[in-house]
Amino acid sequence: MKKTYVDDSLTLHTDLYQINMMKTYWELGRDNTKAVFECYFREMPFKHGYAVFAGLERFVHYIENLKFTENDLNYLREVEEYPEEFLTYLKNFKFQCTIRSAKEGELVFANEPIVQVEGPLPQCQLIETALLNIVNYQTLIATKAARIKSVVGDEPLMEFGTRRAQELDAAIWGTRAAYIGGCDATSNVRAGKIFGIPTSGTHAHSLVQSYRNDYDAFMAYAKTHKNCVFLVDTYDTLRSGVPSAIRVAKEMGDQINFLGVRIDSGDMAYISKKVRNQLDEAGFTEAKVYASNDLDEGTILNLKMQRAKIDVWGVGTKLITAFDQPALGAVYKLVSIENDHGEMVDTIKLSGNAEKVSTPGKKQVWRITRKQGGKSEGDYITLWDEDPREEESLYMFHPVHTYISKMVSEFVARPVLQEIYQNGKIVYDLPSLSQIKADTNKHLDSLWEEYKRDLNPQKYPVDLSQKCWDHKMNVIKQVRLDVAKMQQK
Ligand SMILES: Nc1ncnc2c1ncn2[C@@H]1O[C@H](COP(=O)(O)OP(=O)(O)OP(=O)(O)O)[C@@H](O)[C@H]1O
Ligand SMILES: O=P(O)(O)OC[C@H]1O[C@H](OP(=O)(O)OP(=O)(O)O)[C@H](O)[C@@H]1O
Ligand SMILES: O=C(O)c1cccnc1
Repeated sequence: MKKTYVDDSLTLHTDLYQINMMKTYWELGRDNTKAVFECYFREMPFKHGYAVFAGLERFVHYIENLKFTENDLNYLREVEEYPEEFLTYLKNFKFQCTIRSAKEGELVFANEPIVQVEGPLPQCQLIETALLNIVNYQTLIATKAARIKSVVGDEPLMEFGTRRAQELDAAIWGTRAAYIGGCDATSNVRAGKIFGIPTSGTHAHSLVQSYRNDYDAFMAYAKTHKNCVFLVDTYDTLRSGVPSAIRVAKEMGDQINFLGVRIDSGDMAYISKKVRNQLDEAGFTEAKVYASNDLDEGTILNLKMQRAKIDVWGVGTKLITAFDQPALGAVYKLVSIENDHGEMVDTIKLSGNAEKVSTPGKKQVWRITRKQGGKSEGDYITLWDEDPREEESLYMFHPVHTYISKMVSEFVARPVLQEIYQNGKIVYDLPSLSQIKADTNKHLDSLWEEYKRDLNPQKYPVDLSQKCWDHKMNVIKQVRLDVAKMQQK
């Protein structure tokens, strides 16, 4: 067993190979070589039509605290056995990169840069692991929440997942991401405390079990709380649970706000209809039926089809763990590097699969919407020095199947990547969470319904500008020539 050290920084929350590469670059005099990396994912999560970007706030916290502490250095010296000169270099580490990113709540799509890091090569490399760790998870959960919310509609959606999440950090940041993506409230009190997310909750089966009958448990709760939602399925929902809830509500009268009952098992379509009837017949027409039990967008849609009488949805496990797709798969690729003459040279990763060939060069993503109506036309990726706002009309074509094309005029082009850090200094005011949530909704309004449906949505266009496409083809040609030359040697 190795010696252990105090966990006082996130700087070593990186893969060992990043530090090994840093050492190579430092030792061979490339510590100031300029590089540009871009982060993107290749396929839409859950086959959804859009993804909701989240993770920037935590990434900013990480960058703000990025330095090698004495404990970090001691560990690297004593356990990983790095030489003293390299440790001195790390000790003097000062973050200098420029970071551009989509804002949280922005809609993002496959194969477009969502974060771009430009700066000294070893620094870009160090932060890759944490960046991907944060963005992969939070964007996935925000998207899953958006997917569930798209089925739930205007009814309240409560996030109940903390107990089933992959540990504490996933619960807390997952809750925040779920709120950005579409949840209206959370059961996690700490998330309420630190993020200001509205909290909401009922009670557990254990309360009923501890009193050993529904009536006594509900009465006890009612005597100690103004707002009451009773969990009615511990013993027998229709024969005991709901009748006891009604009895307590009648006996307590104005002393409580009888908000409703929660069901958590059984055939929820059938039971919810019976529960609704019982509540209505007792005169509690305003009381709501809450439902939980392994719900997700599929079961919710199905319950709605069955005309289940459910007003409030509680979703835990399947949301917070992104049950049906546990990874977004975002990657971080080098797109440009400074050569020995101080010029930037764009780089590419080739693949037999045309969709997987990376796009070289530092880029911007432009969200193209119609001037009239504000609806989206697609995303248009340009090389950094292009500005589509100067164009009268845009020729937009599919980057692989180029015959699929359209001319767009009367458009607005909005840059998706925003400057967050400039040469290591933050230049961005983190927006409030309510602002981020409002942004998500605003962005969703600009997306055509065809991209928003849950099942088999239309593929949102993510196109390359002609210049960007030509450049990619030239780089591919050049790489092939270089490989051929190497073979002749
Ligand atoms: N009418 C319905 N149509 C489709 N799915 C439903 C319906 N009612 C419930 N479900 C879903 O079916 C699954 C049933 O889960 P499960 O087999 O655990 O049954 P249960 O009644 O909850 O049993 P338990 O009492 O052990 O919790 C849940 O995911 C639930 O959301
Ligand atoms: O089903 P999920 O979507 O994951 O939602 C969270 C679940 O957590 C609770 O169950 P649990 O059995 O943990 O506690 P309980 O005894 O209060 O029901 C709650 O009753 C939900 O069923
Ligand atoms: O408040 C609830 O009803 C709740 C909270 C966490 C998990 N399941 C349910």
